[in-house]
Amino acid sequence: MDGKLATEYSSWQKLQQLYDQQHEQLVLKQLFAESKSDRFQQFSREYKSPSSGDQDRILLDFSKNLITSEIFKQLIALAKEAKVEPFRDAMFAGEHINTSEGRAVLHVALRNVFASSGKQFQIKEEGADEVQGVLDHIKQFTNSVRSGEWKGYTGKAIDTIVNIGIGGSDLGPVMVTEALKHYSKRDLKAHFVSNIDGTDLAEVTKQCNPETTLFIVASKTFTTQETITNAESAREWFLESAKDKAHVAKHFVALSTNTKAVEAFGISSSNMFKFWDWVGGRYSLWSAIGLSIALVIGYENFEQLLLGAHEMDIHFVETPLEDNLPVILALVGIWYNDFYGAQTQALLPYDQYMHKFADYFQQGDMESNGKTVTKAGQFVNYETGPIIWGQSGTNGQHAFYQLIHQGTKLIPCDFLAPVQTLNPIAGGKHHEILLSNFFAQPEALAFGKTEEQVRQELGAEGSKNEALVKSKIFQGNKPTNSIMFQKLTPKTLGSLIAMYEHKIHVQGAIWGINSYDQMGVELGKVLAKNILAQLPDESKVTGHDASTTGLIHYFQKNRK
Ligand SMILES: O=P(O)(O)OC[C@H]1O[C@H](O)[C@@H](O)[C@@H](O)[C@@H]1O
Repeated sequence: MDGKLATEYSSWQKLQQLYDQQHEQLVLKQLFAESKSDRFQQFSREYKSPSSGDQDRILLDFSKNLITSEIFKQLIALAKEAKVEPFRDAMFAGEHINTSEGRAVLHVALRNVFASSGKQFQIKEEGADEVQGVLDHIKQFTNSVRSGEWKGYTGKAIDTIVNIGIGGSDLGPVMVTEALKHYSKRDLKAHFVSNIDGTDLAEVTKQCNPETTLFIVASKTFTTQETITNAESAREWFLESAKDKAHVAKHFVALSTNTKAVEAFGISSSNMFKFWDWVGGRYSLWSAIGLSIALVIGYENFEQLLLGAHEMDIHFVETPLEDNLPVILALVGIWYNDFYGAQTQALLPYDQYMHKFADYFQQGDMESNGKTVTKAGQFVNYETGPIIWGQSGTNGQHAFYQLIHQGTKLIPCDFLAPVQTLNPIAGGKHHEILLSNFFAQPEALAFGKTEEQVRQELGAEGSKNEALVKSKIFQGNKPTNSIMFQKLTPKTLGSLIAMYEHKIHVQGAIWGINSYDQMGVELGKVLAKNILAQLPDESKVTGHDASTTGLIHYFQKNRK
């Protein structure tokens, strides 16, 4: 992180040599055989919440990775050489590490509100001292809506909330309200409208009663075309029934950094929940953007989510690199991404509540680290951010695991699962089956099935079919992390999210890129604006290539 390309670090070069010399001998079966049971001891770490200990603990087993202690040491040396620690401290101190936009990166300040946790970071940045005030506003508003005290324009309590937002103003609230559904107020329905496709809003309003619906317009900039258009159409839909514009105040609130635009929309500043430009969209669920989360799960649970994240922040700052969960995940990820040439990384939570976890981190990781230029302005000569994807287990097993097991691509996977389920139905049978799959899949991926085993199974007769024998071989040696947490509590979820946030931070630091801007989303937006103005009239369609012109003309000819 001092203007160097990652390939210039001597530790990187050493890792390249280790890879070149050793990767053919890095076979999990042998690595485990050589180290006996020590390998689990050697390559697993347990994190415990300082405030609730065993209740909220996370085990990271990274022993099923293609690493040795020499490689692990060298990866740690890379983190040191890339100055991961001072860069981390710079973020927590409020330095403007988002250099292209000249901003601090302080989602950690949003959860730095627990004097009793034993540690508060000293963060000096404009607005950092306003965090508690906004949380108080969220608390008071949340309590008044959930208790029924907040009334709609006909005097009825709110029973439905609709969050209108996109990207970071949608994905976090969606993921967390799903993940913490167990803790939700069941008689308060929550919908999320993100897509500009009118279908999204239309299908939601069909399920809403204007007298009892609260719209939450969530947009950091309050200029995002999709969100503002959806909010305007929602207001129109609402006014068809409410008639009087004065009623908007009871049914529309805004979450934003842009007070002027919120007021211009017709939402009074008393119904606005503020945040600051140092909160990146994809790191904003901890801010006012989390209002829908607080409404669904209650303020106390929202606070626990923040506490869990804050405690992971403390772990990230205070734990030596070799025991530091986000750092380990980041380094192991770099080993595959940059030396093995893996293109993707799968997130596979064996917890149905977490079915949106991978979707959430698609933005979290890919918008952060999908970059080609370093902060010093050089093009990288190595791979940066991985493609993130995944689905909840066991659904993924029946959809795409075939390719992970026997396809031609290397796909490092993170398996996540709770020790205890929140729904121990049928005497806990479901959870035992779920977890047996959670244990079996990484085992199968790592150790596979040999030709000898297949032949033995098929017998002499069956083994004559060579193609069949080959098709049943599992090469194995596919790397995985296994992450077990005690139970999906708000606090543990906060810790897990923060763990992956910091993993992304560490990887960005090593690659020397700015993980906190998102220039790559701009070009398409500008072009769409230009095209929108040309859509009414065929003769206006100019300045495009033949394909784009042809497509627009096709639409214009056939739209009626
Ligand atoms: O909250 P906003 O300002 O509406 O932005 C919504 C989204 O817009 C763009 O796609 C990006 O900048 C995202 O990071 C952001 O989350």
